[in-house]
Amino acid sequence: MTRASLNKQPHEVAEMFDDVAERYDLTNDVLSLGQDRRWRKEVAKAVDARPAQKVLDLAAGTATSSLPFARAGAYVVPCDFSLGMLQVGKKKHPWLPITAGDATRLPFRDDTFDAVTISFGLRNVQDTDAALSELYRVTKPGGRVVICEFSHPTWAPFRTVYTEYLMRALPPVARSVSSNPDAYVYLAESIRAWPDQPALAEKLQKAGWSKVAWRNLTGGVVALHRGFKQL
Ligand SMILES: C[S@@+](CC[C@H](N)C(=O)[O-])C[C@H]1O[C@@H](n2cnc3c(N)ncnc32)[C@H](O)[C@@H]1O
Repeated sequence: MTRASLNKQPHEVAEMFDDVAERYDLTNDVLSLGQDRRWRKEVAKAVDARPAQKVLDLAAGTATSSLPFARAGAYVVPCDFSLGMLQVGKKKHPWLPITAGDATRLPFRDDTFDAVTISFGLRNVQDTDAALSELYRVTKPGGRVVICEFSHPTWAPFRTVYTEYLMRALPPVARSVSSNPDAYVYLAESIRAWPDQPALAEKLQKAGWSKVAWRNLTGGVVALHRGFKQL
């Protein structure tokens, strides 16, 4: 069983997701205590996909994160580099144009999408800045980005309880539901090491995004960052 380390070697990350693919959606529901469904609704609202708009859902995994955009009538392209995750996605949602691709070298032309989004994916990409620049490149002028990622709770007492949950409670729970429990040790470690809300906003600005802002969900367990590509 593969477990990525914090240097996020792409082949290790892809293999780790291949290993968890079959039970990925179930494990998510259990470990997030059902919160993931609420977070996805908030992402859908933030992206605000309209009929016939082109939306890129990067690091889409099993394409669960792509469904709200398809339901809104948009043409959504789920893209990921774990073939295991994509195969599960294709079995579940055969009508979606599931695409293999690496976030740091996207297989799309410049200025293609009205909106680009990535849920719980950016933290796993080895070169965050390259992924943010690629997302920018493939977005149409005037288009938008929404990033949904684990972040850092803002209220110190809650942050302490949450960190305890991540480091102590989550791995044993993962052992009972996941096909690769070690992957969830990586999950906890990578969340702890991830930039906080202002630091990620700064990265977005450096990649060219304007009007960057964020909103915390569940007290900052998750943050939604958004930005625009200037006309
Ligand atoms: C936690 S899953 C998120 C899946 C989905 N977006 C969701 O919300 O359920 C993270 C995904 O990021 C993908 N990923 C990580 N690094 C990537 C990269 N460089 N290029 C494309 N996908 C990547 C993994 O393969 C994995 O499927």
